[in-house]
Amino acid sequence: MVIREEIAKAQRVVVKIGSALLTNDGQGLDVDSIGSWVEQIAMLRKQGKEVVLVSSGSIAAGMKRLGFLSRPTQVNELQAAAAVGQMELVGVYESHFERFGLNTAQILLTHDDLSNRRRYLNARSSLRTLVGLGVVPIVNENDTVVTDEIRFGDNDTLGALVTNLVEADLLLILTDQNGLYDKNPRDHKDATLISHASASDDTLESMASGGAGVLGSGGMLTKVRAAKLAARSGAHTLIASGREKDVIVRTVSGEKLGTWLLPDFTPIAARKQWLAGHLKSRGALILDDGAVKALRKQGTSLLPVGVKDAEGSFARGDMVLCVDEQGDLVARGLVNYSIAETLKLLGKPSSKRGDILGYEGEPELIHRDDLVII
Ligand SMILES: Nc1ncnc2c1ncn2[C@@H]1O[C@H](COP(=O)(O)OP(=O)(O)O)[C@@H](O)[C@H]1O
Ligand SMILES: N[C@@H](CCC(=O)OP(=O)(O)O)C(=O)O
Repeated sequence: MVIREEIAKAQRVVVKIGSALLTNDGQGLDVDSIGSWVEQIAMLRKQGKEVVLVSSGSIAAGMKRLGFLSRPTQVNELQAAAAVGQMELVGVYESHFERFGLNTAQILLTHDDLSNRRRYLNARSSLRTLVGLGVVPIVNENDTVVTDEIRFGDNDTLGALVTNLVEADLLLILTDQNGLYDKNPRDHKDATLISHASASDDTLESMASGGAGVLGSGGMLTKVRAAKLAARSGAHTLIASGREKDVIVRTVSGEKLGTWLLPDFTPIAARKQWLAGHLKSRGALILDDGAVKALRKQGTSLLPVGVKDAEGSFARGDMVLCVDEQGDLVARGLVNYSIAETLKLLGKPSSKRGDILGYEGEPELIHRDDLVII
C-alpha cells in the first residue's frame, strides 16, 4: 500500500548517510550495513530511479586507521583523518556496488564549488553526465582542502545543496534516530516522532537541537535546515533511521516511516521563484521567431542558431533575459557562455562551436532545465 504518493513518484533521489550510522561505535566503518544500503540503492536503480549518494564517514574511518581514540578537534588532524579515511570509504562502497554491476564515482566538493556559478555549472554537468551514464556518484566534502571558515562541516547541508544541484525530487537523510522528534530523544524518553510537516515550518528548529552524537556533526538542526534548503528546488525531504530494515527501498516506495518534510512549491514553481527572485539579470539575448516558438511550444533548450543578438556583460552561469525581436520578455535562464563567446556563436549551428571557440562546450546556449518561460 503506497501511503506517500509524492515520495513514491520521485525519480531522482539523493541519499545522505551520516557519520552516526556509518561506524560501529566509532570503531571504523560498518561494512555490513554499508553493504545493505548499497543493495537497496541497486534495487532503486533497477526500478529506473537515479541515485546520488552523499556519504560521511571519512573522518570516522581515518580515526581508526590513525589510532585516534576520539574525533580530533584540530583542523589539520581532521584533514589527515579525512584523507586517509576517504580512501577506505570509497573502496568499501566500490566493492559493494561492484557486486551489483554498478559503477561508482568519487565527487569531493567544497563550498566554492557550489557558490561560484561557473564551478556550480561544472559540478552539475559532471554529476548529470555520471547519473545519465548509470553511475552512482558518491559525494563527500573535500575535507582535506577546507578550513574551518569555509567548511560545511555537516553533510546535511551538502546533501541539500547536491539536491538543488541535480534537481532531485527527494533528499533521504539516514541517521541513527527514527526521524525528527518534538525534542531530542536521547535526553527525553517521552519525545514523539513528527510524521510530517512543512519544510518551511520555523517551529521545527526549536525541536531539533544541534547536539550531535559522538561522531555526527550537525545533529537534527542541520537536517531540518537542510530540508528547507532542499525545498528551494521543490524537493521533498525524509529523515529516517538507517538501522530500520530495508529503509531505503521502503521509504522511497512511499511507506510511512520517519519524518517527511514537504516543500511549499512544486519544482517548477520553486525554480521559477529562485530564478526570478534571487538572481539579477546580467544581459539579454534577442531570439528569432523560430526560437521563440520552440521555447514556448516545445519546451526546448535555446541553441545559438536561434539567437540574433546579445547584449550586457554576462559570464557563464549568469542569468540573462531572453526577449523576442519586439523586445518582449520570453524567458529567463542561466547562460552557458560569456557575452564574448555568445557573440561569436550567434546564429551558428551548435556543431560548429568547437571550431569557433577552440574547445567543445555545451551545445545549448541555455539548457531547458535552466530556462523559465514567462
Ligand atoms: N528533535 C530531535 N529528534 C531526533 N534527534 C535529535 C533531535 N534533536 C537532536 N537530535 C540528535 O541528533 C542526532 C543525529 O545527528 P548526528 O549525530 O549529527 O547524525 P548524523 O551523523 O547522522 O548526521 C541524534 O542522535 C539525536 O541525538
Ligand atoms: N565530511 C566528514 C564529516 C561529515 C559529517 O560527519 O557529517 P554528518 O554525517 O552530517 O554528521 C566525513 O566524511 O567524515
